[in-house]
Amino acid sequence: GSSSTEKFYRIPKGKGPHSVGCTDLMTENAVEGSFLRLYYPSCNATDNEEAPWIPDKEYYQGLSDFLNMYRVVGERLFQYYVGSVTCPAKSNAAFKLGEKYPLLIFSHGLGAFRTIYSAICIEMASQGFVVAAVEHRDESASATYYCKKKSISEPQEESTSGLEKEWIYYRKLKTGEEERCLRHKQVQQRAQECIKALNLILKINSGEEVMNVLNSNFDWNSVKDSVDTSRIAVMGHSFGGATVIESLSKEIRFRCGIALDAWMLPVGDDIYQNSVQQPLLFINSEKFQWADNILKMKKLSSNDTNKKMITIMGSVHQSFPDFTFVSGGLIGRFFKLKGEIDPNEAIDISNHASLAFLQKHLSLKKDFDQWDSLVDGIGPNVIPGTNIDLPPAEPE
Ligand SMILES: CCN(CC)CCN(C[C@]12C[C@](c3ccc(C(F)(F)F)cc3)(C1)C2)C(=O)Cn1c(SCc2ccc(F)cc2)nc(=O)c2c1C=CC2
Repeated sequence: GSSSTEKFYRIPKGKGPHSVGCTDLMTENAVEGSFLRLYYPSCNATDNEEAPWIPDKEYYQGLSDFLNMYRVVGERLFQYYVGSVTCPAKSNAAFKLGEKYPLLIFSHGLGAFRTIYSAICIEMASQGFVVAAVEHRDESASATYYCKKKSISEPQEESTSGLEKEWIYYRKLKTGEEERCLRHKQVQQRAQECIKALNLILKINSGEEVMNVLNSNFDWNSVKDSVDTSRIAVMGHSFGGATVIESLSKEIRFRCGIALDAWMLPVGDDIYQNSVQQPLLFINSEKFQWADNILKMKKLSSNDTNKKMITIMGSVHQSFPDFTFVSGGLIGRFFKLKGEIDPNEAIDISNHASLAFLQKHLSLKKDFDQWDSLVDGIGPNVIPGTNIDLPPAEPE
């Protein structure tokens, strides 16, 4: 819709030199397959439509479950308020050839899914990255699906786009179930799904034919030889931050990682035995931090100059996902989707610090070093480390 409010509450466009396209890829007719949304530098495709931000109503149902709302209420509320929101990337726009782009794998948080971190993914793509935002099938997403094999016997109703979608919803913790145990199992599956996505993109880059079970008219062959296979990083929010740490410890081809408001509970104890050798940047919000969580981050970073931590003052946990942009001031503050800082300012600090860190550790030849001071916690609304007072460190 074109009502003024929607325009006012918009997901910010990429600020880099490239136009951005996006397309969805699902391999295999099974839950074990990969499912990701690819954001990429595109040719300036004026006639392509902007991509739908939340593409299926089942995501609204999943969100309602996750937020302990009644489905009938939640589905209609979401449909009414955000049903027409698009993300500022062109659906299936032609891939921009001629350059090899570094690759970013992005991992979503608990109760989220692949499309709701588009402000971050689109900015990175506009700056010259190929970004694969994976959708996890560990039952931590509000909703996700895979396409069942089309049995030739069943008459395919014309109504569906020929796809039989099998939905998997958010799995709540059972009473008496130990959260740490469930989350630790899930973070290992999540890391495997990030590594699988990495291998899938590399396979496509090498020119191998890949079968996309989603019928989109994106030409995957155009991605051939366009990924810089030596410049690969992993990024994620909250549970996705824990997934970054797990993925780095399992896959050395991830040359560095960026954890946005990492949730450290799912991270196993073995990680602290120097299992993460690669550079890692923790970007924290001011509000989503508590001693135990921070102490685990510090334990991971102990005496390692390549592990950095900054806090964005005035920001909240929801300053990283897109809801911070599409919610009005009232709802935004009520649900703590916005902090005191303007959402666009917060995401700019996060994205600029990320770009500077990636330039340094992927040896990029860009001008992202202009934001190096942010990685040291120097600049407006940012501090080095954390702002919570910690109990005195244990004597060595
Ligand atoms: C009551 C549910 N209870 C479940 C355990 C806690 C719910 N909760 C706090 C919430 C998510 C909140 C939210 C979102 C979105 C709207 C909306 F209205 F805008 F859609 C409203 C209200 C409710 C803020 C979190 O889980 C926070 N969190 C998140 S939030 C990721 C997310 C999910 C869905 C989104 F649409 C946007 C962002 N990702 C994590 O990895 C971790 C945590 C905590 C530890 C690890």
